[in-house]
Amino acid sequence: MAGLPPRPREDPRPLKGVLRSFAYAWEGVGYAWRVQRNFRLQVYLGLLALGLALWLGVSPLPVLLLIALVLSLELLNTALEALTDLVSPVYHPLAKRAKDTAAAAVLVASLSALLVGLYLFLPPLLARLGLS
Ligand SMILES: Nc1ncnc2c1ncn2[C@@H]1O[C@H](COP(=O)(O)OP(=O)(O)OP(=O)(O)O)[C@@H](O)[C@H]1O
Repeated sequence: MAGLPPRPREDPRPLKGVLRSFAYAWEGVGYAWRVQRNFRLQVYLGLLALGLALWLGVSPLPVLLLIALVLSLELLNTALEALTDLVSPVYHPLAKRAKDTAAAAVLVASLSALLVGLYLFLPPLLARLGLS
């Protein structure tokens, strides 16, 4: 199709193809950062949670996994929003279902991350503040 950028998988030089794939994926991260306020907020909250884990001596591993889960779902939600806008620029009930359900995936992951965060951080935080 005319106008398509070079396809990484069709590059005869494997390393060049892989690097091009990474570059496209990074463009996707940049796009989400620019257009999605929620994505930026989730990155800031993730960094805050990591800092808190280090300060409280909690293992950063579950925190990193939860950050990856929430950010990955937000990226998929952003992709689905763009695709929905392409397919259905005007109101359609199925477009609404698609967008609302993709957003629900982020909500479920974010609430789970919040609950796990409370479970991990609350006891050492209260101890650190001398409240337990
Ligand atoms: N083409 C459409 N047809 C029907 N409903 C739509 C359409 N586009 C958006 N909506 C409705 O508006 C809501 C917000 O859509 P929008 O594209 O503005 O997402 P957003 O506010 O950027 O979402 P998020 O908070 O996940 O970034 C959707 O969840 C959906 O309910």
